[in-house]
Amino acid sequence: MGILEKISEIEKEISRTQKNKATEYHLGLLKAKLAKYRSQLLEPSKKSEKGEGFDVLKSGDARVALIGFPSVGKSTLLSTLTKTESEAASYEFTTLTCIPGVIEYNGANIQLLDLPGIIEGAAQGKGRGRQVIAVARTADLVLMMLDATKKDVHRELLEKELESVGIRLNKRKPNIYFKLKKGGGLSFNSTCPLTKVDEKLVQMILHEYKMFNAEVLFREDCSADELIDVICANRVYLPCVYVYNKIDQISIEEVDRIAHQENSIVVSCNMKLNLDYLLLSLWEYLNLIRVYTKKPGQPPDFSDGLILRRGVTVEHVCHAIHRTLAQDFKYALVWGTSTKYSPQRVGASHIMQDEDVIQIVKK
Ligand SMILES: Nc1nc2c(ncn2[C@@H]2O[C@H](COP(=O)(O)OP(=O)(O)OP(=O)(O)O)[C@@H](O)[C@H]2O)c(=O)[nH]1
Ligand SMILES: [K+]
Ligand SMILES: [Mg+2]
Repeated sequence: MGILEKISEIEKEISRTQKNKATEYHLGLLKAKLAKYRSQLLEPSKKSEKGEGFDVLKSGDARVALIGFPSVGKSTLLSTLTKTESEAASYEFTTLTCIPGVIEYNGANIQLLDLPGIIEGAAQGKGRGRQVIAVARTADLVLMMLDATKKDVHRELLEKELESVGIRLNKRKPNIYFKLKKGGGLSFNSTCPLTKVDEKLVQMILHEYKMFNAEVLFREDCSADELIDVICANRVYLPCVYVYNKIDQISIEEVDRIAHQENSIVVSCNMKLNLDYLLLSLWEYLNLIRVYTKKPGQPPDFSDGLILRRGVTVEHVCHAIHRTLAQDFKYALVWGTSTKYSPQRVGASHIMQDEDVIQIVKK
């Protein structure tokens, strides 16, 4: 039996099995098996499957992957937001490879990747699904493009495809400490009451992965699926923004309804509607900030900001300016929203915010 058949057998069995206390272990085991086979499916096998035209070099400050059904307007968006032209047409599968473009925004270079459309079954290798998904895994943000004139189920279908290959959208990693050991069996603990798993189930799942010696600590009430995510090291957790295109074709009431959904942005690429807001949102989803440097007695250099991630400290800024600056660091003066007054004298662990100005004082 091939892996695909094994997967579909297990999926059938899961859907046949009633969910109750008596079947809990059986289901947990099936899920572990399913996750295992799916991971195997993802491992690069034959050379031809790797796909020419998909290994685009990462460049710029961040990478955004365009994921969507065929003909939702992915290439139109790329051609509109970047200097790169990607062919757009009314027929499906116009785009067959990965086409990179660069969005210049707030002084940052954001790499936008146009990709072939994906369809249901992409994860199993339909169309160029597997190559597209492999590229999505390398992105900092998934831009899931949807056709506002089509049914809502499209979003769910795509989410399921990505979910089935270990991509977790807008979710954080389950708070489970997990470490493989050389011996000693399973040491299982939790810092809170657990309602979804017990030690026996955890042990069964680990055995399915041939893991017999491990330390497992649940720091929250996680499910069997979440445990499997933690032990399968190939999971990626990515932010995702849902962009509904072609709003020129639907009623204003419908536009309003979609725009109020979580993580959703409405646009029309053809009519260039709401694209400014889309850019602003990308910047925020990517957690990018600008920091301006200033030399003593001189005005800040607003022409050439440093592009960094939210949460960076003064120490990170030093590293971004020069390799050895952090060693010579004495203190910094910061002007902006991260300080109580401006300028404020701060240490290396101070956290920077967007549009802060910094002057570094050396020893
Ligand atoms: N009405 C309307 N049509 C649009 C809009 N954006 C794109 N289209 C049309 O949608 C069709 C498909 O556009 P593409 O950019 O080729 O779509 P794609 O998602 O790249 O398609 P594939 O590469 O085949 O997956 C074209 O005929 C576009 O002109 C829009 O905002 N409104
Ligand atoms: K198309
Ligand atoms: Mg296209």
